[in-house]
Amino acid sequence: MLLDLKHINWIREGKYILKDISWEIVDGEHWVLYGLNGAGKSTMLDIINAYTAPSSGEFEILDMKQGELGYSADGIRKQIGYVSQSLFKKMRKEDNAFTTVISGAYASIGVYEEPSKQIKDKANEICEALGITKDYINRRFGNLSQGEQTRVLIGRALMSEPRLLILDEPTNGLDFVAREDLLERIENIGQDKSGPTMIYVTHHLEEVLPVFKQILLLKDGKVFRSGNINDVVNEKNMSNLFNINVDVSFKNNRPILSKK
Ligand SMILES: Nc1ncnc2c1ncn2[C@@H]1O[C@H](COP(=O)(O)OP(=O)(O)OP(=O)(O)O)[C@@H](O)[C@H]1O
Repeated sequence: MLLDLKHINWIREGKYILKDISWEIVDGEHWVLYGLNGAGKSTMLDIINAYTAPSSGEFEILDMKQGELGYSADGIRKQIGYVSQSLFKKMRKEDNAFTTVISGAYASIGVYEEPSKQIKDKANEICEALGITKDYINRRFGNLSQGEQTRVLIGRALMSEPRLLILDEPTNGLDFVAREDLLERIENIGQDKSGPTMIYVTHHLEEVLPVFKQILLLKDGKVFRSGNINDVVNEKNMSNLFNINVDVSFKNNRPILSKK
C-alpha cells in the first residue's frame, strides 16, 4: 500500500476543513483528485506531503505510519516528487533548464557540486522523455515559457526516482498545444511500469488521461465519491457534486463535461 488514510479529520478555527477522509492507493494505481475551489484538495496534499498532520485519524504513507517508530516527515518527502505552482517561485531563475533538472538529484534549489556522469546521463534521459529540447535546455529557467518550466519541474521531480509523483494543476497557463503535449508526456510516465505512482490534481476533467483509472471527488472537505473513473464520473454524480445539471460524455477515453 502506498497511501492509507483512515477517517482523517483536519480541523482549523473550530471547523472541519477535511472530514472523515479515507483513501487507499496501491503502487502503480494512478489517481485524480478533483473538487471545486475550497473543497480541500490543497489541504489533502499538505497532509500527504507531511507538511501538516491530521487532527485525528490514521495516516500511513510509503510504509510509514504516523505515531509509529520510523515515521519521518523528511523521509516521506524524499520519496515524493511534488510539482505545484508554489515550486515555480522557489526555483533559481538564473539556473539553466538542465541544472534545474539536475538539482532534483540533490533535493536542493540550485546545484552545489559537480554532478557525476551518471546523474548527467539520467538528466539527459529524462529531458529527452519530457521533450526538454536542445533549444532551451541551456536557457535560464526564468526565461522559459510556462510550458517549458513545467516540464523542467517535472523532470526535476523525476530525478530522485520518487515512489509518488504529485502533479498539482500542471497545465495551468498552457495553451492547447502545450497542454496536449504535456499530457502525452504525463501519460507516458504513467505507462512506465518502473515509474512513480501519480496523483493528478486538476479543475479540468477533460485533462484526465486514460492512464488515470481512479478518481477521488472531494466536496466540502468530504469524500463525495471515489473509485474507477468510468463508474464515478457520470451525470448523476457530477450534477450532485456541482449542484448544477451537467452532461457527461467520454471522448478518446477522456471525460467531457458541459452544463445542461
Ligand atoms: N489554515 C487554515 N485555517 C482555516 N481555514 C483554512 C486553512 N487552510 C485552508 N482553509 C480553508 O479550507 C478550505 C479548503 O481549502 P483548500 O485550499 O484545501 O481547498 P482547494 O480544494 O485546494 O481549493 P482551490 O481549488 O481553490 O485551490 C477553504 O475554505 C480554506 O479557506
